[in-house]
Amino acid sequence: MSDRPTIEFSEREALFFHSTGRPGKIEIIASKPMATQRDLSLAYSPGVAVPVRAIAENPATAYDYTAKGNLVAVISNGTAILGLGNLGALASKPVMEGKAVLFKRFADVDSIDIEVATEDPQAFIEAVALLEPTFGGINLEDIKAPECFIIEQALKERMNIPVMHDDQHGTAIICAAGLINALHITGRDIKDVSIVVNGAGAAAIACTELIIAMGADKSRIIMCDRAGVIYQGRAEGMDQWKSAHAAKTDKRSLEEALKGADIFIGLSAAGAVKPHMVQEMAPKPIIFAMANPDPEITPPDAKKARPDAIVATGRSDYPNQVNNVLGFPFIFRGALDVRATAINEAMKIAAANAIAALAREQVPEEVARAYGIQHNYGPDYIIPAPFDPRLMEVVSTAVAKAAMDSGVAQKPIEDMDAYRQSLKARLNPTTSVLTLAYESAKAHPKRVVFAEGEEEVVLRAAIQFRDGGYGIPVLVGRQDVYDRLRALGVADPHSFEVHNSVNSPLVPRMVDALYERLQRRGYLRRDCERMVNRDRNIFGSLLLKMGEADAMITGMTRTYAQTMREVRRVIDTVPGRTNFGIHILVGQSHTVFMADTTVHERPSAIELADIAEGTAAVARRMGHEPRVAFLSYSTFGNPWGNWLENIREAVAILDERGVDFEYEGEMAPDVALNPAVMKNYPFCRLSGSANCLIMPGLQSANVSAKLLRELGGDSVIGPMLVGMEKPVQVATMASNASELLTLAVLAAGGIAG
Ligand SMILES: NC(=O)C1=CN([C@@H]2O[C@H](COP(=O)(O)OP(=O)(O)OC[C@H]3O[C@@H](n4cnc5c(N)ncnc54)[C@H](OP(=O)(O)O)[C@@H]3O)[C@@H](O)[C@H]2O)C=CC1
Ligand SMILES: CC(=O)C(=O)O
Ligand SMILES: [Mg+2]
Repeated sequence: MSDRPTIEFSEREALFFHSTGRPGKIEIIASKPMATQRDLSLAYSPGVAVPVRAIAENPATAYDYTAKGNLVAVISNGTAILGLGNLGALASKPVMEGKAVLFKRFADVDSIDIEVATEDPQAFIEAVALLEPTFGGINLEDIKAPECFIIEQALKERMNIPVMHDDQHGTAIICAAGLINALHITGRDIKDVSIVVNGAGAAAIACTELIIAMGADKSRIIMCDRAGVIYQGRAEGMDQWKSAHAAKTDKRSLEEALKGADIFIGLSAAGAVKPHMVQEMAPKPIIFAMANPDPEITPPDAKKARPDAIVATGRSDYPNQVNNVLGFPFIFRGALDVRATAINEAMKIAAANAIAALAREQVPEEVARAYGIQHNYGPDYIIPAPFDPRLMEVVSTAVAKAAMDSGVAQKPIEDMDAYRQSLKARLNPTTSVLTLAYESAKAHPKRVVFAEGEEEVVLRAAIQFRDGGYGIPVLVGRQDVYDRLRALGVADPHSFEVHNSVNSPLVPRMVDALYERLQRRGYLRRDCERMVNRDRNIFGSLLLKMGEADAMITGMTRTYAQTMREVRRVIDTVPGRTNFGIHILVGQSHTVFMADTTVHERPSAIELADIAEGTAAVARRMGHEPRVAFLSYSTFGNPWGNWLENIREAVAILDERGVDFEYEGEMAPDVALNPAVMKNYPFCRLSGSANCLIMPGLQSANVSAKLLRELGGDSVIGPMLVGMEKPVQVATMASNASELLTLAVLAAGGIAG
């Protein structure tokens, strides 16, 4: 195991991430059109009066007419923010916003953070209880013990929607799932093991109780807090919840307690465990160091002291992430979908078993690729990764079923198979492919040329690329690149690889290579020397061509066409293929690939057919079954125009080629994208609305792509260049650092190209 976590970033980057663009991590968008006076009349007064009266008459219809049924509040008072302590309600907001976006990202649950500025449990209870009409569920978060126990209990009693304190039960569920598998791998029975729990707060007490409920021997569990072992008769710093777990033992410190222990469960604070302590544990110890953001002991330290240990932490950048993120999105998804009135023990145990069972299944190809193929069930994979696309289907189904079986489901699911399918459809494959592309880049880091290394936005992307562990940026620029890196907060700028044509030893070889290519295309040797010395795109492309790097990103300082001309002097299109640009519009439930948005002004029929094939291939690589529409102002000959012949010929070429995807044309965009309009053409060969749009020419394609970008903002990826013999990506001059980073990752991860 490497000594460094796989993701590193500076404090400056973390602040930059949170402050760029719209500050924070969430925004609210309307789910209904708000374009016309009529829309407004329906959405608000007078139309809104109709659902108001309906809900007043029958409160259950609030689930039909409002967002309540898919809306969860993440509520905190900031008294136990991660393992950082009591830093107050306001300071907890980034964490709560973070949980809200995880709800959305992983389980399509809409969620909003609420920070309540009081440490008085009663005031907190009153504030939250009054919110019941708004939400379908309440996720309590980062509230310290013992107040959290009082608060959760009271709210569960008073509210008729699911209330779960995630630090208690979410954590306990994941810890239980990890433990089931760690015990299985080390051949132990839960009844026989000795366990030391460090921490006696919300998470520790809930985990201990669930482990006991699973069969652990209470007399073999020792719990510790800041004052050491919680033993029977101890007076200092006790409360009724700690007393319930006071051990009959003469051990007094964590160090003594760990001697000979089989399992360590840490839910306390960073660095609470030292290597010499785990050295004294029993053979094949199980070490769950779950304090966040920094564990009680780091995996490298734990493994160094005990190579035979199974080690887990709460972090995503080490193997075995035992973190409640694996549970809460999917638990609430299942609970909301059956309109559960509570999240009960049966639902928690069902979730733990489902997660444990999933880890034992064969890891699917894409997850395996993302994590490196060695991660099948075993000591370094006792628990699935949070982005495992199977989690929502498996855990939410188990929770929904348990809610129904235990009688808390107000709206039982009639067809479980259909429910499973609907869960799959909630996850947009593009989002997971982008995640997987990022993870895949991390698993197989590549060298990527950032050809315009003097641009701030490029340097920001390069820093993120390196710090994220996605690969090695190879910067092209002059001497002052180091100063610019330092100005951006990089402490060791010389650790970056910078190529400067003024003093690069590669220049003579580059000139030879370029001259060899261009001598019969009208260029003299001195022209080639000048190009290598002066032109970053030529220099960067030659680095790529000569195998000094695996991919290249450029396009920020020159127009797209000019950049392409420079790149093409060095890098060819794949023989027999057409190169072109794709823009990808990512919606929550629908992704559209549009091409050629950058290269061919008036593509020929063969080029159109090639572009269709290339676009379908990219769509497949991103997890979509392609349905290609050749777009036009005309639909199946109406109105007739000269340009249509090209498109019709392209369709005929695909017929001849016998391609293995659906395609059809020519048609207008509304026919391609709107199934109701498509129904007017029953002979149309597409089985559903199109997801690959092949544009008739660059005018319409480029204008549409830029319009979408301006109107759709961050939901548009691209342009992505396809069909070059080496992975080169040409960004547009308006790109920001995060767009460049995505292009770099897609190029390095083999999705683009
Ligand atoms: N991986 C995961 O999914 C999760 C991890 N956690 C982590 O667990 C930790 C506790 O969170 P939570 O239960 O919500 O917080 P609480 O405030 O409710 O409890 C904190 C507990 O930790 C104890 N503690 C603090 N420092 C030490 C120490 N050096 N040695 C022994 N005990 C110590 C406190 O002892 P005392 O009672 O004496 O004050 C207290 O019992 C945090 O680090 C948090 O990030 C929490 C939830 C989920
Ligand atoms: C993960 C989490 O909820 C915590 O550390 O508090
Ligand atoms: Mg928490």
